[in-house]
Amino acid sequence: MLIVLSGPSGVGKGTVRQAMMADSFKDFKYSVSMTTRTPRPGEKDGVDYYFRTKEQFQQHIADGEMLEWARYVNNFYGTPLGPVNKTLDEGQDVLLEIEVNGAMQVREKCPDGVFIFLTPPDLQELKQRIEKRGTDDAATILKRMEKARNEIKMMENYDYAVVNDKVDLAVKRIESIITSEHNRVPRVIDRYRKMIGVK
Ligand SMILES: Nc1ncnc2c1ncn2[C@@H]1O[C@H](COP(=O)(O)OP(=O)(O)OP(=O)(O)O)[C@@H](O)[C@H]1O
Ligand SMILES: Nc1nc2c(ncn2[C@@H]2O[C@H](COP(=O)(O)O)[C@@H](O)[C@H]2O)c(=O)[nH]1
Repeated sequence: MLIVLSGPSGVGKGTVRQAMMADSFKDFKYSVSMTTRTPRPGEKDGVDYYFRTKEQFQQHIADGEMLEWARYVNNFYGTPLGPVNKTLDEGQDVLLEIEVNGAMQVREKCPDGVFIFLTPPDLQELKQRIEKRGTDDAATILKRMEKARNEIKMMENYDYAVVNDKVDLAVKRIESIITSEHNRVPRVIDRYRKMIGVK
């Protein structure tokens, strides 16, 4: 199953994803994105992102190697296609943590995906989270907040909205969505068709 987790910068997507993967959803494969932004202290190439130059990124687009890509606050971000296809072919769930324009490209290409929008309790809390993270200067924080307003408008294009008030509660909400999605009839019926010999 392809799961797309979006939501404004600083809402806590990475924090919630890491908590999910440390807990009951260990079998997820997290799709490592590619970006042209500068690594933050502690970020590692190939783990947090594939850090590439703008020229390299554009070459990957030209070579058809990206599932989706978008510009976000003066940088490019995108999902390499190969690892996503490989994980899905191996029958494993894959989780994409991406902004809304990229998510809408994935929706076009993979309508069977599960699209979850993580929301902040309110915009003031969102700003405080970005400030507290300490990774962005004042001008970038303003740009990210402006983006956040537009992103929240796009929530209606998602299947589920989950509030990240408390990390453990957000994790439980997402886990229950994923469990239900795994049990949707179109996802399980094939196994039974084979069992009873019906095509
Ligand atoms: N439920 C929460 N309550 C309080 N603080 C939180 C919560 N969830 C995350 N945070 C904090 O908010 C900050 C932003 O979280 P995080 O980096 O996970 O956001 P993000 O959505 O992945 O951001 P980006 O899209 O910019 O990468 C971090 O300092 C994190 O510790
Ligand atoms: N469309 C995509 N958006 C992505 C991808 N990877 C991350 N992101 C989003 O970009 C912003 C900024 O990220 P940051 O690490 O600089 O804070 C945030 O909303 C991320 O979710 C991607 O592959 N495609």
